[in-house]
Amino acid sequence: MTKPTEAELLARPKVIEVEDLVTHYGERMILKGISMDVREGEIMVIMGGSGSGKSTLLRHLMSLEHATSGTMKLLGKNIADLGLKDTYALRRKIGVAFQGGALFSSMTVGENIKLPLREHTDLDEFTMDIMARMKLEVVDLAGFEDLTPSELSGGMLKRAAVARAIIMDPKLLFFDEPSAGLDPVVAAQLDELILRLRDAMGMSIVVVTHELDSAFRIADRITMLDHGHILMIDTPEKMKNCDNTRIQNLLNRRIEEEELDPDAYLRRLTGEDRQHERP
Ligand SMILES: Nc1ncnc2c1ncn2[C@@H]1O[C@H](COP(=O)(O)OP(=O)(O)OP(=O)(O)O)[C@@H](O)[C@H]1O
Repeated sequence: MTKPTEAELLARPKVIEVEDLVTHYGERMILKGISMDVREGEIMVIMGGSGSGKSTLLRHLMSLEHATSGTMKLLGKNIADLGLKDTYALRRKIGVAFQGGALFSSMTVGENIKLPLREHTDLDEFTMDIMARMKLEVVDLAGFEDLTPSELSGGMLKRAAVARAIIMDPKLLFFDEPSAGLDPVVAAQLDELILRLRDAMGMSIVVVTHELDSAFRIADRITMLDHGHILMIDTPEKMKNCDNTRIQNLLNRRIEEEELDPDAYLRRLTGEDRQHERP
């Protein structure tokens, strides 16, 4: 399956819709008025410099945190209108594959994958086993259900975590730095898997990544964050060819060199960082 054109994509319903989202950690404003959407069957990649707010935005998109202001609709539901029960019901339609994979080392791969089924369904053991095997097949780990996580390689662990994230057949899937710590070949395999989940299972997928190659391989659109603002939301091709210097710096990874932590800058101005050098 080929990537949808931009026009095709924008004709689809929105599975996530964020309007003017503002968030704080304590007094400090982190997201400064974010508006974006994710369309059905889209792979949206969130990029930006270190500390730009990518993980914070991801946690809000997963409805794990409360915003200071703004609105967010997830799968057509306005998050602010939902009670606890409806919020939990909504979260069951969401799959999450986080950085470390976070499989329990004391359980087999199969047991790990069945955990969400145990928690959220009354299915019998036999049915759960079949479902776990089906999902292991999707991630190319058929036959590995009886191994423990310590017996898997880094790439296999990530794929097992994906199997667990999709066990409930989520409509929406979130990845935080999926290829962190993987060598390029294994990272490319994981990208293939992400594309396959979208194409074969029709999932909408949101990925936070630092990896430019990966972003360009999988993204239908990229949201580029900068210091809590949205700098640009566009297709990888348009982003690559745009003449915005800041975007080009971010894409060329020059960001880390020019990035300045505001607290560190203040300490430098006041000389606080050199106080220990004084006699
Ligand atoms: N729990 C927290 N409490 C206070 N400040 C936080 C917390 N989490 C993040 N921050 C701050 O919020 C800002 C955005 O952090 P966030 O982790 O969302 O950025 P990021 O773009 O994901 O960064 P990175 O690429 O380094 O992971 C940073 O300045 C960070 O120091």
